[in-house]
Amino acid sequence: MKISQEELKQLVDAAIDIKKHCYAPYSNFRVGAALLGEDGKIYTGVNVENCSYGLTICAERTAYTKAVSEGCKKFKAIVVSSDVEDKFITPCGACRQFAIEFGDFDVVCVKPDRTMSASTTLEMLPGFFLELPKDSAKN
Ligand SMILES: O=c1ccn([C@H]2C[C@H](O)[C@@H](CO)O2)c(=O)[nH]1
Ligand SMILES: [Zn+2]
Repeated sequence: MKISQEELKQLVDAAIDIKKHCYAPYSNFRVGAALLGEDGKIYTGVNVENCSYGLTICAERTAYTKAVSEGCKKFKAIVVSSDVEDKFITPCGACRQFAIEFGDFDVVCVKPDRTMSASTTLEMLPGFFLELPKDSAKN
């Protein structure tokens, strides 16, 4: 992992804490995310469900969208927290594709007892689709 232990601890704390804001009345499945930008800021996110179920946005994509809309498009790591105790909950396919758009960075899944499983966006989506616009480096 490229981030420090102190950064990791802050991300884990933030991902767990932000679950208090989850809006998951249909699944009752709470997910929190904490994304560390290259700018040093932590962008959090929660899953936001909808009565039209397919409109639900995952915690990870909430965090990416918050970061990008606040001017940060480069990331060091994302931590994903769920309430599931007996296995690691990893990002869904949509979130993996959303993440790889912004490059290769650490993805850490954490259980309520704070045990962790570390991977990267690249490891999580081999053979990914990516067609970046030519001037993407400027964006
Ligand atoms: O990577 C994932 C996968 C699922 N969920 C949410 C969406 C939905 O609200 C709930 C059950 O799928 O979990 C996330 O937030 N992130
Ligand atoms: Zn997802």
